[in-house]
Amino acid sequence: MLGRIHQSFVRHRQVVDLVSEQLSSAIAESVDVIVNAIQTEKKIFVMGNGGSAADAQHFVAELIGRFKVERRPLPAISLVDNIATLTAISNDYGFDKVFSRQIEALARPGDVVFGISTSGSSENVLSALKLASKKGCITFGLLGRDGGAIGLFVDHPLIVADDDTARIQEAHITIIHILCELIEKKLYPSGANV
Ligand SMILES: O=C(CO)[C@@H](O)[C@H](O)[C@H](O)[C@H](O)COP(=O)(O)O
Ligand SMILES: [Zn+2]
Repeated sequence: MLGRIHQSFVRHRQVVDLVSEQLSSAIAESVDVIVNAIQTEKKIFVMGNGGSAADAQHFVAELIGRFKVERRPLPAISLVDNIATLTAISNDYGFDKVFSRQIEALARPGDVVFGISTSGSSENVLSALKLASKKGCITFGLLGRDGGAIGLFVDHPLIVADDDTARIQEAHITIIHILCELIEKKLYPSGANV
């Protein structure tokens, strides 16, 4: 049992180290794109399934609430929250449309649309990103494994190149926190720390 616990921590560190080596420049570039969108009055939409739905909520909570700096709320929308909307779309149009129909209703050109998927192949995330792109949005994929179909499609793929879903998710939340910290710092360089 202790060996297994130790092994999980070792693997966690390996994956986080890999992300730090492989994705730091892409994360920095992502911050610039997201900050530019916010400065030009655009919105950030976030979606994912299961643990990644929780990550989407977490990301949006940091942006609308605050991360480390006292500042105005930032314009982010989670597409995983409204249970009436989620069940109505899934029941009437199919689960594959659960995010794309919300994108159809809400997204505008220049908005940022973030899909989170450890496999990179969740159909509902992929089809929403495809529609977002068609509508002139900027698309991001926070992904795992080889990035899957979503990795091939999005403008900005952030791929945690590991095969273990749990370890990928742990890296994803680390990336989300780094993005939040840097977005805040860039928008509010002299903001009051809390
Ligand atoms: O949190 C976990 C596993 O750690 C699960 O809930 C997991 O997120 C679900 O199986 C998702 O449906 C997986 O979707 P995806 O990451 O491949 O897009
Ligand atoms: Zn999980």
